Amino acid sequence: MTTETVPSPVARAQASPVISLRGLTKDFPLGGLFARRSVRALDGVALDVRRGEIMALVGESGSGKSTIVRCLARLEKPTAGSMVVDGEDVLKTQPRHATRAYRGTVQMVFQDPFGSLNPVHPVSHFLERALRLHGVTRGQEETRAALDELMTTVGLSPELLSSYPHELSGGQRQRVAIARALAVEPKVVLADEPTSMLDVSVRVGILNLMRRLRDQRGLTILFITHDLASARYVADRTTVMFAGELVESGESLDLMARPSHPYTRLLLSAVPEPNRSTGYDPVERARLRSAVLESSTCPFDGDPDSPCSETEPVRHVVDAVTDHWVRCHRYRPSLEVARRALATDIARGTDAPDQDRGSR
Ligand SMILES: Nc1ncnc2c1ncn2[C@@H]1O[C@H](COP(=O)(O)OP(=O)(O)OP(=O)(O)O)[C@@H](O)[C@H]1O
Repeated sequence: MTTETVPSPVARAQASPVISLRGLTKDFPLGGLFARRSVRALDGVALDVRRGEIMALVGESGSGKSTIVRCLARLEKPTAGSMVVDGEDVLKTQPRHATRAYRGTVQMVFQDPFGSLNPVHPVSHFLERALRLHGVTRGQEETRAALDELMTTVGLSPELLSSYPHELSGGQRQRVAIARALAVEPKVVLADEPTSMLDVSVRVGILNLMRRLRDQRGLTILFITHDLASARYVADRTTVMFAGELVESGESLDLMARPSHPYTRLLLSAVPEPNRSTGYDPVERARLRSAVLESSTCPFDGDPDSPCSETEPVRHVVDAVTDHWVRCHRYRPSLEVARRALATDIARGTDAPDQDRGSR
């Protein structure tokens, strides 16, 4: 297995994108192929994922995260837009399906480690098949060495090669699924909720494995998750999706320390955070969530004169250094500065009413 030159965090931040999506749109017909009505799952998505980074894509159920991944894996055909992957304009060069070469560049790890491995085969079968797909002809000894190396890379004992899926735990199966993806030495792994079906205690092991693969192999990972805590733990950058659109993106720590879109704030309100100045209000969150799900326009602005229902919001730069941007008509840089100053005051305990202030 080749070891790529691994980019440092600074080099990663300056790296050219390995995935570049522009205007990506996907409509699903409702009620059959020839139906007139459709649901817009993706609406003009523009996203860059840099070489050697972990990018988390977060958002609640139905926001369109899996549709992006399925388009990238060529399991769905986008209605419009472009997808450039590793320099190749994919929809032009491979209009119908993914070629074998494309599958050698982009691999997918699915949510369900129980369903993704056929129970009648031992672990060695999945990995050997993936190695063959890579096209390198190996002798018996070489194959065995490659299998052992794959198992060790994902933190499993090579002794488990002869085990069947039902003999493994959920975490071990997900590691096998990751090993299978790595066998073809891909540039990009699309990981769709890879930890959501695992026990909390096992999750962190998979997240650490993802970090190690990024750091040691320079692997690019697009990590789909509902869980902002996992995104903050593992991802260099996080992008927030809402109703088929990207609404905010930035370095994970920065984005979560100062969320600028009301939807990002809503998502973050469900994450336990000891340092947060405002408490978690489940009733308010439930109210906002149902408003989000029921609304056909942006539900965060009750102002009837607001442009939210008519005009597409543009991207505002929140912080150029951390590449933090937001798309929201309500975003005002001056308000943002005031909000941040207030949050800092509250955190420091200096927001107590000042007797003198009112009297002057
Ligand atoms: N094959 C399909 N046919 C019709 N509608 C679909 C299809 N696949 C997805 N959708 C719709 O597209 C929208 C986005 O779905 P998608 O699965 O991408 O969201 P998601 O954010 O990944 O949600 P989840 O986390 O629940 O998987 C939803 O409204 C969904 O109902």
